[in-house]
Formats: sequence, structure tokens, C-alpha cells
Amino acid sequence: MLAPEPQAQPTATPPAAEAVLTVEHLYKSFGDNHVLQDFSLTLHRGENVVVLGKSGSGKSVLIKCIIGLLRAEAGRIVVLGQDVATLDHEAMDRLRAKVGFLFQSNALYDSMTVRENLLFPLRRHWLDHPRAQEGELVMQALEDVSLAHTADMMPAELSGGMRKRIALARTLILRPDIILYDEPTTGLDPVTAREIDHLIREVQHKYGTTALIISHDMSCVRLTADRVALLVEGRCYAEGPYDELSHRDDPKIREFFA
Ligand SMILES: Nc1ncnc2c1ncn2[C@@H]1O[C@H](COP(=O)(O)OP(=O)(O)OP(=O)(O)O)[C@@H](O)[C@H]1O
Repeated sequence: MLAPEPQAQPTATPPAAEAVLTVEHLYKSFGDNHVLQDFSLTLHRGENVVVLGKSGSGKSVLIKCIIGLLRAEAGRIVVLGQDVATLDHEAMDRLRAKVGFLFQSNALYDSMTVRENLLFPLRRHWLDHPRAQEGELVMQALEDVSLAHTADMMPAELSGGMRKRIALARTLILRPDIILYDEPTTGLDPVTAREIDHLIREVQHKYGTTALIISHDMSCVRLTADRVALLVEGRCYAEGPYDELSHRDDPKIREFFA
């Protein structure tokens, strides 16, 4: 007698992660320079996505469109459920408090101590936070980047890697849902660069933040990305996990992993 056919067990489908940042069919040109042409990308809650592109391919333009510093000609950007093109100045400002931006230059205020640099976004964006909590919030953010001892130092007294960490702490103090990292390892020596890569992962795991990272440092891409999106000729040419993309035969993809 034939054994009964094994019954397929119903599998629990994991719920699709919530989309927290969606870029749909974005176009941005400067005169005849068509930088973004039908660029689309979605980031889900808790994932790190690296946008990898050659120099001048439009990575910074993309980030500037996302945070509303540049206006695209066509397409839509939805951040935490809000279409950025529809937001007035105040609404955009409120949204920016939930979207941390780590500038390539770090953008620390040189005339302020580390503590004052961290208090700055707190007082600007969290108008109703109890003053008594400020010290604790500053120290928590500094501990997150292992630099609690630098609170009273000036940025000029810190190394490049330390300044990068402080810039990240200044972003973290507002507990952002999303962090945009602009070339986070550029200008750092390889050892310090890898420390920053690990810190990006630690932040992701500790706070469940979503990150969009733009980079052309392949070690950074490999270590920080859950998913890589290739920006080629203005659009998202391919996307996938690093290991998968790095094995593709397409010459336009191979160029990045050679
Ligand atoms: N405000 C602007 N006005 C005119 N052209 C601009 C402006 N901003 C960017 N561009 C052009 O857009 C293109 C993409 O620039 P972008 O800075 O986004 O490149 P990128 O991919 O970030 O490069 P890199 O890796 O070198 O930083 C370049 O040709 C640049 O000259």
C-alpha cells in the first residue's frame, strides 16, 4: 500500500516589514545633466540599505531630495508615511527630527563643546523635553558611541573617527527612525573606518533604526548593508544582498565588485 502523500504544512508567512522610506520614479536634472532618471527604491523598517554608485552618479542628490534640500522634477518620496513634496517648512522640520542625517563633513560646531553640540538638536527639536533629563540623554548618546569621556572637550581636540562618532551621537540623541549616512567612512583610515562600520551595525541592532547609507567604500558596503542598491545611469539598476550582487555576471554590476 502506498504511504499517504505527506501533507504540506501551512507555513506562517512572516508579515512584510513596513516600508518607512519610498522613492518612486524620481527624476532630477540640472540643465542638460539628467542625474536621477526614474530612480525607485524602498527601505523597510530596521534594514540597512547602501546606495552604491560611481562618483558623480547622483548619490548626494538623492539624499538631498529625500531630506527636502532639493526638489525633484517628477516622482514621489514618502518618508514615514509623509509625501515630502506636500510638507510645509514646519512639517518638514518635524520630519527631519525623525530622520537623522550624518553629514560627510560631520558638521559639528567648532566653538561648542561636545555636550553643547549634542544639546543643540535636542533643544531645537524636542521643545517639550524636561531640562532635568538633558544630562542623561547626552550621556546615553555618548555612551552609545563609546565616548562618554569627551563631553567637555571641543571638536578640535578629537580625531576624525571621534568626530564622526560624536556626529552620530548628535543624531542618535533624537532617537531617529531613519538615519541617512553620507559617505560615513570617507577620509578615515581603514581601522577607524571599520570601527564606524561596526558602530553603524550596533546602532541598527540596538535601536532598530533603518539606514540609507551612501558609499563607494566596498568594505563599508559589505559590512553595513543588508541590501545594496546600485545607482547607474540615474536609476536603481540592480539591488540585492552584497553576496548575491557580487556574483552577478552583468558587466555593469561586475564593475563595482572587481
Ligand atoms: N546644486 C547643483 N547644481 C548643479 N549640478 C549639481 C548640483 N548638485 C549636484 N550636481 C551634479 O549632479 C551630479 C551628481 O552629483 P552628486 O554630488 O549627487 O554625486 P555623488 O554620486 O554623490 O558623487 P561623489 O561620490 O563624488 O560624492 C554631478 O554631475 C553634479 O555636478
